[in-house]
Amino acid sequence: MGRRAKNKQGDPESLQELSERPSPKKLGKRKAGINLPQPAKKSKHKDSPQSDDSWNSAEDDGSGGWEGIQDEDTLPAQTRSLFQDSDTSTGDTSDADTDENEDEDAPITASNFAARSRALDARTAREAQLDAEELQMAAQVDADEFDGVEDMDDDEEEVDVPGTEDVILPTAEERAEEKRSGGPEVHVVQKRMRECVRILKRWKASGAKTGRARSEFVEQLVSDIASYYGYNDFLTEKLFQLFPVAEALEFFDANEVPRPVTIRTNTLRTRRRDLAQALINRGVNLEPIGKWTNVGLQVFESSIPIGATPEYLSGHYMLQAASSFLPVIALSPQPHERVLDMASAPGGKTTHMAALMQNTGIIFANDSNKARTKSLTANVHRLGCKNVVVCSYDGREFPKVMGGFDRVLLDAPCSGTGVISKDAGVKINKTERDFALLSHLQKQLILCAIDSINPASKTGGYLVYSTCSVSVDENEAVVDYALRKRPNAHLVDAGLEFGRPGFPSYRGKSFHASIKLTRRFYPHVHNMDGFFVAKFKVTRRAKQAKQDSEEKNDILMDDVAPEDVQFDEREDEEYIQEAKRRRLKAKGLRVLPRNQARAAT
Ligand SMILES: C[S@@+](CC[C@H](N)C(=O)[O-])C[C@H]1O[C@@H](n2cnc3c(N)ncnc32)[C@H](O)[C@@H]1O
Repeated sequence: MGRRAKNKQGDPESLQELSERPSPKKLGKRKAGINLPQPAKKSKHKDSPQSDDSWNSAEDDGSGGWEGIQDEDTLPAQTRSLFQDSDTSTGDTSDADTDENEDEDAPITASNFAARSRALDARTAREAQLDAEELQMAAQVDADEFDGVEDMDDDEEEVDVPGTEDVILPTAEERAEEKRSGGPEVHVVQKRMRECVRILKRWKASGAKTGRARSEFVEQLVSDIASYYGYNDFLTEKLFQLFPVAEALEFFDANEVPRPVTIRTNTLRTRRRDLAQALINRGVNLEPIGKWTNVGLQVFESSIPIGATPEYLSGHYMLQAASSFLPVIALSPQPHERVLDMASAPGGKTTHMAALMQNTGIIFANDSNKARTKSLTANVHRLGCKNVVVCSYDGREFPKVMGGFDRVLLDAPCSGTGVISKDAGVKINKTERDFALLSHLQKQLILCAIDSINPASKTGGYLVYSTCSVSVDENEAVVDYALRKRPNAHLVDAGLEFGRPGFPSYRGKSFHASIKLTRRFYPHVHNMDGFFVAKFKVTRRAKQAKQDSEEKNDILMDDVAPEDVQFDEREDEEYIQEAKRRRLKAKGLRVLPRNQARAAT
């Protein structure tokens, strides 16, 4: 929990909650019983992907959506209404009134589910509104100061900053003393953070009136964020710098709230509507995630553990964060292709790819961590993926191990700054050195990933690079490095409907102009884990292309078709033997010198 400030009851409080957000704990109580995410909160950000009309979804695969999956007339009535009801978005009031009168104590059934869900949402929203008003009064905050400000740093409006004369910025010594004594009272920190934000967002207009330097307010705010949310100072500053001042607070706040529980339908075993119906029958409250995916479902409530249903055990779905769908959607592997998942355990994305490839072609699911390949293998079996080969090499050994892939996914090892709500340890255990080491490893891996692609692939030639981190050194800096080192690779549109463009420049460093084609996803904007996705198209190297065309002219050789790019079995054998040697040595066993071993075979 770090040094996070506490309120009188010892509960962590959110600054945003004070001004606008219902406490997740309260929501949890209202929606009885289980491990609950918030129902997708309507984001005030326009690029939020969670759309209320996803029930109406025409789907995104061009195959006709629900209608393409199953004739709606063959569906049970309640499932039909679940997947077609357009009133959920328009808030039809007559319906809402009826929903309110639903017997709350009656068990949830498929027939009353939709109405109960709407009633709960309506009541939650109303209570949240009341809570917010009460809290606002108690804290004597003018919440309007915080709401709806897009880029507060650039606000040029000539507005007086109320109460600037009251702002007390402690000296560096006083701050150190505060820290030593376990941090100031939570209400002191909250008030100070609010005041710093209010002043900073109008700095150009009236900062001078404070008689203090802007950097003093920034320093104080960063220090208070660190103590309030329990981050180390280094990471607080690193994350703070990614956003305008007030948005940074939204980001830190969002990391305190769990993301929605989501599942991905395994289309190798079932269809989404059939899965939804089966889970509804078991008392699960769910709905499609959004129009951008035709396999995702968001689970609001369940009377049974969602990771232990018969459907789960028989591989009808994968418990998977919505953000994890994105790299695979971007990669878009095709049936019959040869694909490498370079860092694949525990296999969420591998199994998604297997489904998109309809169990054809071949996926090499690699992970350097042998122990983690066990859960990968288990998932591959549970989900019925028959086109997957699991292997365990350091990704940097590719393409020597094997190459010539139509597509490669590099879901790189990263700092996890996008998934702090799942792993709060990141707040305190990530140092500057970690980011430097990770960035270095990612740069090595991405070059190997590019070199593993067959540039002559007739159907592909693509690499997707992704991380669950929001830091620039693990994302734009890595992509920029790859573009500079491999002129035969260039960025293409990732084909994702939402997400913010990558940073074209950051803290004085400019990146390749095409970096805007990469996509960033944030918890406070998209209500999903922080994520980064970049898609490359790999072509032949200029030198290689020249050589190829010369050879072609000389011997009139045809272009090598992707199917013709075969393994060199002898070369594979060498690698297998070498890996065996290393494993034996790691176990402390004696191995024959290489030349003797070769002679023996
Ligand atoms: C973000 S996780 C992958 C998650 C996976 N793609 C999924 O969807 O389930 C990163 C993985 O990279 C693996 N890894 C770390 N260093 C590696 C390396 N040098 N080569 C290959 N894999 C590596 C880790 O063991 C970890 O499983």
